[in-house]
Amino acid sequence: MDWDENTTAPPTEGEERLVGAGADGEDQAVEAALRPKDLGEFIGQAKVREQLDLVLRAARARGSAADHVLLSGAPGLGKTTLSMIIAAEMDAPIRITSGPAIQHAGDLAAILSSLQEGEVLFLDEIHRMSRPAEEMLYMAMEDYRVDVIVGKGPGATAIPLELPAFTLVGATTRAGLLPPPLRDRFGFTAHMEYYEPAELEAVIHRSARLLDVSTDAEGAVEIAGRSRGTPRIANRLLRRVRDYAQVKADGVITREIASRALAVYEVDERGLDRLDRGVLHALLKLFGGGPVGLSTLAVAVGEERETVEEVAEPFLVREGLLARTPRGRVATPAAWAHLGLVPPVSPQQAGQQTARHTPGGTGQGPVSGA
Ligand SMILES: Nc1ncnc2c1ncn2[C@@H]1O[C@H](COP(=O)(O)OP(=O)(O)OP(=O)(O)O)[C@@H](O)[C@H]1O
Repeated sequence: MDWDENTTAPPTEGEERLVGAGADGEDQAVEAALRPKDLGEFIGQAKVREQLDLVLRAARARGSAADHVLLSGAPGLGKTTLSMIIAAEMDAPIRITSGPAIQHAGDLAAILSSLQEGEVLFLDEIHRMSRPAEEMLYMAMEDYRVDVIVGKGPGATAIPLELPAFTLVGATTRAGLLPPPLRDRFGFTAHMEYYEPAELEAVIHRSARLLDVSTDAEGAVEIAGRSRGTPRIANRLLRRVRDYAQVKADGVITREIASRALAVYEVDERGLDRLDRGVLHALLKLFGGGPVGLSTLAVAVGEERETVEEVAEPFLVREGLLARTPRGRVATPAAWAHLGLVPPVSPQQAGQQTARHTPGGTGQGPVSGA
């Protein structure tokens, strides 16, 4: 694809990224329509589906609320969707909140005490809940009971409050940050993996059907390959390619249309965007592939250190294009190949080559004139 690294500035920190895994405003509006409604419709994550199916069937057979479920994994992989499916499969209502919204134990007590019997409480970003709320949750999860503290100081009293049996579905992108006592109170823990290309193709075909968009098999392959293993990104790219197909072609998404559309949006064939490529380009062209310190790299790209570290690097590392080493950031051979550049010859390699090609040299290669 056409790409002018020298004239294209990487996006600024606050700019929305087409390949960002978090939900933007438009995503939130359409995601509800695209969410699978039951486990049968949920694509991929075969092990998680199989295990969850057993947990839910058993709970239904016992006529009790399902065990608490912890879902961990990167943004956009379907944690919210699964929590809604759990509620639907249990034929129970669902309440949705998030860790940052619960700053005081009282906030949590208010939510818990208003739950109905069997209700699913979805707590997104559970690792960001305040400590007092977290401690209240321990007893609520185990005994369906909380102690509400009334008053302050020596006169404070704990009033026990019985709760209805409920199912907590906690979601986190950072399972390692959860304190063990909280983690241990979940009866079922599932880690969501990035999706395989074939699974993303299935997501794209399903979403295309729901959005009434025509896409052929190759068109879906092309979008899936650029979706960074994430259904949310696949759905977003699909919508942008649909726009292009409607405006510039006959509305049908083919490989050619998808590839041209995503070139316009500067998402390359591996799913890298301008920011990712800006980082790689600086690392290769300015620092010979590294090692280079993060701060120096960030200055070269014209970005904040955090943007490079938290926004661009995780995907580059995952793709095997960049390595974090104690001496700094280093490009891998795949990075050179991806940008179509040739790695410089190291002094050591140069020495070996000279030795190989010098008459009488000690190298193993052919000696000229021999
Ligand atoms: N397995 C799947 N099959 C089909 N579509 C999916 C699947 N997983 C996710 N999606 C789609 O991707 C979108 C994002 O999913 P969801 O909101 O559940 O992700 P999430 O993991 O909760 O993200 P976040 O961590 O940002 O809250 C949804 O619109 C949903 O339609």
